[in-house]
Amino acid sequence: MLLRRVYKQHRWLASHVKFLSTQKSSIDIKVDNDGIAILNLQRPPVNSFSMDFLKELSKSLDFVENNKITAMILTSAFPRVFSAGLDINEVYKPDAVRFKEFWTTLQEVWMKLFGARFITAAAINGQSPAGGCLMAMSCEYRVMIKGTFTIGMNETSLGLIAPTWFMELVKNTINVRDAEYAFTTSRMFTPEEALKVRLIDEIAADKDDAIAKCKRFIKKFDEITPSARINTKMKLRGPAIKKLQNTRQEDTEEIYQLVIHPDTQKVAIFQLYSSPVSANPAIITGYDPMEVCIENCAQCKKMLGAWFEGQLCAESCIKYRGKMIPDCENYASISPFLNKL
Ligand SMILES: CC/C=C\C/C=C\C/C=C\CC/C=C/CC(=O)SCCNC(=O)CCNC(=O)[C@H](O)C(C)(C)COP(=O)(O)OP(=O)(O)OC[C@H]1O[C@@H](n2cnc3c(N)ncnc32)[C@H](O)[C@@H]1OP(=O)(O)O
Repeated sequence: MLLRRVYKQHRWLASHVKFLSTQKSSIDIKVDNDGIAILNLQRPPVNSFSMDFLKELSKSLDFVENNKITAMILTSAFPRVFSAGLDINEVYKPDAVRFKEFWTTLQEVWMKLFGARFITAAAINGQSPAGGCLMAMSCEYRVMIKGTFTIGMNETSLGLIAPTWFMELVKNTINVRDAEYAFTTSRMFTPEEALKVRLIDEIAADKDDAIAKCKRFIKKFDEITPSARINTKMKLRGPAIKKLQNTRQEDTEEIYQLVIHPDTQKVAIFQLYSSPVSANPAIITGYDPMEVCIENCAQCKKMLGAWFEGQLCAESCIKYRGKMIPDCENYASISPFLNKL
């Protein structure tokens, strides 16, 4: 066996991992008997990337790297969502300084994951739009579980243009025609469709099967000289990382300008209270009353929390085109959306 596993370190790792998981972490790390780290993403409700979550992901990747763990599998602790991508709260009415720090953190995490010296695989056990898709695509191998889940790049439906480095990654994974079609139309792929265009490598019956299939991929490297594997990966992936390193500021400025555009902001507030992957972005037509209506729904949700059905409220704004604007202090206007009376 050419690949040196890290059995000796397991006792220490086990105690260290236990320590990490007592910190109310959003990522649970377990190192199995084969020396493979399983990173279970568990940030409720949908593993969306907030600044803190990205920083935690960054630390988790450092943990894997620094402990010379040979391979890592990314998966979700939730039964229906792998990751919903960027946290819409980071995108809605962003503070310029914070947003730029957020995006810089995202770039760093991407470079760390994409350029990891250890083997990376994703067991995609649920919905995986936009940033969720990028995270999976940055791994070396992807197994998605069958079901009604989709994966894809829905950025244009949000008024966003995916960063160049993400486009390059997709273009280098599936063919250019499929990439162009998928990006421009915000196409979401079922597992079968994703397999057909090679967005994913395998389909699994369930999460355990997905992890087992990822492990089977990782096992292949038992027969490969570690330094040959690592250097080959670095030669293939290095240029894309270098390219981003040289253009980080422009990339950040470009995405910030896109995010603060009024059209993107309208979609962002709608996103907070609906299920956008299945929504038709064409209904977000930009009428001011509807925008005010949805913003009020957002405010009531913030004030009333679990008592208030934010999604129902936003849907009703869309249905009635903003003709019945809720006022959080007017009981009659919000009673249809109160659920614990
Ligand atoms: C490799 C690098 C490492 C990391 C990279 C990370 C990111 C890279 C990113 C970026 C580069 C490319 C740019 C990407 C742009 C984006 O990612 S924008 C975000 C796009 N995301 C979406 O469009 C998904 C939106 N969500 C959904 O479609 C559905 O919620 C989902 C299918 C995920 C789940 O559906 P369902 O199970 O029915 O749940 P709900 O819709 O009811 O949602 C449950 C609660 O979760 C809240 N929520 C959903 N998505 C987000 C989100 N993105 N941010 C914050 N919160 C979200 C939703 O509001 C519900 O909350 P509530 O219960 O009502 O309080």
